[in-house]
This record gives sequence, C-alpha cells and structure tokens, in this order.
Amino acid sequence: MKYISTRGSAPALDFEGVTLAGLASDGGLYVPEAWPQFSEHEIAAMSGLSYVELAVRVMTPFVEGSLTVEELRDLCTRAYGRFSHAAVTPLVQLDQQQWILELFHGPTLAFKDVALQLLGRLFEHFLKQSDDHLTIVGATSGDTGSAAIDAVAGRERVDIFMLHPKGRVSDVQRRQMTTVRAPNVHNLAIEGSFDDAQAMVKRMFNDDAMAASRGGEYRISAVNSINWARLMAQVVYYFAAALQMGAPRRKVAFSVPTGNFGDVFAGYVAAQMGLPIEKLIVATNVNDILHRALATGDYSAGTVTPTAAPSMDIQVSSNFERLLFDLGGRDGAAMAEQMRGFEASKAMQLTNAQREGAARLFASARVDQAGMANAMTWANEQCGYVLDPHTAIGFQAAREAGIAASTPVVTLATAHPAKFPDAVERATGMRPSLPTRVGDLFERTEAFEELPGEYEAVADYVSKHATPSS
Ligand SMILES: Cc1ncc(COP(=O)(O)O)c(C=O)c1O
Ligand SMILES: N[C@@H](CCOP(=O)(O)O)C(=O)O
Repeated sequence: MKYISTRGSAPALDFEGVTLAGLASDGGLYVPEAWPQFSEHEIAAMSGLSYVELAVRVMTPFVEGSLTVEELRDLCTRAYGRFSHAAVTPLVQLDQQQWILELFHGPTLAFKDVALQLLGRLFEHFLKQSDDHLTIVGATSGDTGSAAIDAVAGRERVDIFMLHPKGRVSDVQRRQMTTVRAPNVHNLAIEGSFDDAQAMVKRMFNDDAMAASRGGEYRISAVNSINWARLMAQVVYYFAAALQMGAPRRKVAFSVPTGNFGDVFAGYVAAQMGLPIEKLIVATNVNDILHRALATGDYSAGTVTPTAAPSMDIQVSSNFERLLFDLGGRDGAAMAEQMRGFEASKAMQLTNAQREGAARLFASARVDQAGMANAMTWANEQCGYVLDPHTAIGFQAAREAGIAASTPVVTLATAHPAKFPDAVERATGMRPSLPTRVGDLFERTEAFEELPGEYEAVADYVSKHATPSS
C-alpha cells in the first residue's frame, strides 16, 4: 500500500513511512493511493469475529508491505488487551432506533485510546528496526494528550511534547496528562486556543531548523489525527458496530461528535471500503465551522468559543482536507491552492463537486448548550444512561436528523462522563465518579510548563529538551 499527500508534491510513502512522518513534507496529509474494497460477501464473513480479529481483517490492506499479519495481530492483541470491556467498543441500546457505541473503555477514558494504544506500539515496532529517535509534537483540546502520553510514556526512542490550551481543558483531562511522571513526557500549557496549538505543531514539521526531513535536528512525528495510522485504527469500530446491527444486509447511520474531523472521516473511509452507511451525521457545538461548510459551502474559521464540550472547541479541522481532496477528484495541485487560500484568509468556499459529494453521505447539525443539556437530561431520565457533553451533542444531532425509523442510528460515545463531572452534574444533578483505575488522579502531583502562545517559545523549549535524530 502506498500513500500520497493531499497537496500532491511530497513523496509517496509506505505505511511505515507515513506512520513515522505524521504530516507530509508539503504540508498535506497522507491518504491511501486507493481505498481498499471489501465485497458484501467479505463483510458478511467478518460477522462474529473478536475485536482483535476484526481489526486485523480491516487494517491488513492498509499495512501491506510494512507489517505481516502476525505482527499486526500481536500489536492489536497488546493494544486492545488494555481495554476494560471484553468487547472493546460495546454497543448500548437507548430506544427503538438510537444506539450508543461506547468508545471510552481504554486507559484514559476517551475514544483516542482505540487508535493511540496501537500507534504507541507501532512507533516502538518501527523505531526498533531503524534504531532512530522520534520527537512527537502534539496539540490537544483535552483527550488526545492523555491518550498519547499513556501510549508512549516511558518508551525508549520517543520524546513527547504535548501542547494544551491553558485553562481550556477539564481538570480531569489536565491531570490525566500532567500527573504522568516519565522523563520522555513534556506537558506545555500554551496561551490561546487548540487551533493556535495545532498551528504551531504543523509549523514545526516545516521548520528547517527543527525537522530532520528539512535538514533540522529532530525526527518529528505526530500523534494527532493528521497521522494516518490514527484514522486507520478508528475505521475498525464502524465495522464492529455496523456488523452487530446487521451489516452488510442492513444500513446504519452514525452520529459523530466532531472537532478535527478525524473520527467522522474514519466513517467515510469505512463507507469507501464497502460498509453500507446510510448517513454520517457531523455534530458540532457552537464552534460550527464544519456544520456551516457542509450546510452552505462556507468553510470560514471564527474565533473559538470555550464550551462545556471543550474537546470539540476547534475551528480549523485538519482532516476536512482529506475529504475535500477525495471529493475534488484527488487533484493535489488544486488542493494545495485551495489550502493556501484558506491559510492566508482563514476562509474558503467548497467547490460544487466537494459540496455535492459531501451531501451524498454527510448530514450535519450544530448543537448549542441547551441542546446538549437537553440530551443529557433525556438520556438520564428516560434510560438511566449518563452521557458526557460531547456524546450528548452527537446524540441530540442523531435525534434531530430525521433518519427513517427503520434505520438504526449509532452515536459514537467519545468520552466517559466522569471526565466532565461539572457539566454532567449541571445537566443531570448527579456527579459521575471516576473508574477505580484512575481513582487517585486528584492526589497525584502535577508538572507542566507554561509558555506564551508563540511558536518561537515552543520551538526553543522542544530543541532544549528533545533528543536529536541519529
Ligand atoms: C471527547 C471528544 N469527542 C469528540 C471529539 C472530536 O473528534 P474529532 O476531532 O476526531 O472530530 C474529540 C476530539 O477530538 C473528543 O476528545
Ligand atoms: N479533541 C482532540 C483535539 C485533537 O484532535 P486529534 O483527533 O486530531 O488528535 C483532543 O481531545 O485533543
């Protein structure tokens, strides 16, 4: 399997290459040269497989040439062995039509663990072969940070520098990052928003003084969903849920609380591979750039408004570029031009082909604070089920989407409610407690560095603490 950049001028790489590179050297994102396809018969044959065996079946075409099936199986067995539920991503039924796909049974209680437990092991596997050192630079609005730190803390050949927007993540989220004490973990609290942090991360990949790929000292890589391996691992749970709901004979709709467009893009990939998906509902909070883009074609970033669903407080959604590239006929030069325009003005219009292509599979909704609270209250009172604020946004969008009653709608539950106890208590009157495996979080000591929201300060910190590439 070869991967190409959405901006057309970076070299094509194999799976190992894109995993270690993170972002393409032309500033684009890597996508497979062609989508692997499964026939209806092949999808039917996946029914009843364990999560690990399903993961191996779905991901094998993407890793061909870089991992053997046995190596992939071993990595998946170890990654998903750390989940507290035997099904890894269990489904829960809330009413006749509405289902919840619980993605929060990993070590840090958010869907990020599904991909990052695997990615940490992929880094280790590939670095052992090349005997090199990796400098991971990531941005987090709360969940990627803790999941990535858990996945790489204490591992040899890797340093991780995780930027979070100071004061804009929940206390649980912050402590899950800052109480991990390992010499290779560096937490940086940055003035500004997640978008500011993400922009600094992307800039470092193109910094001649930093990135080894451009003559600098450090082999920089990504744990954010700009890294293809993140998305690949997330495709698996769409198959897992749809198979349980009767795929390939029956279509399923998914509602996805969305920020950086990674999780829902994994659903798009599943559909391209042959999984029968009725609709992908893109659910945003009031930071609604994706809803506006899908509803009107206007992709223009405003300022970020802090909300009770902080992980979705994002206005520049990295993975949207992957969708626009695919829908726009995979024209790298045209995509590079479109993104140059967006980077200069923070606004762009989707082309007709991009709008029409998106409308075939995607619907979207913007859910405000009242809608979110309403969903949390309804689920608690009617079903005795506690939703976290992000999942509540997805669930509210699912209920409003007008999907035919005969089609099941699965909302992705992206985080455990105990990560956001204040918001849950406000909506439901009950305060969810942390699962015992993270129970002493508030007794642990925190350590993090506070930096201004300036690229130079971050680059200086990284260059003083990272290990150069060999
Ligand atoms: C709990 C939670 N829900 C939803 C999202 C949005 O997912 P994505 O950025 O893949 O669209 C995030 C962050 O990414 C998150 O942490
Ligand atoms: N919501 C994320 C933001 C980063 O998104 P990613 O999926 O690209 O890593 C977070 O919680 O950090």
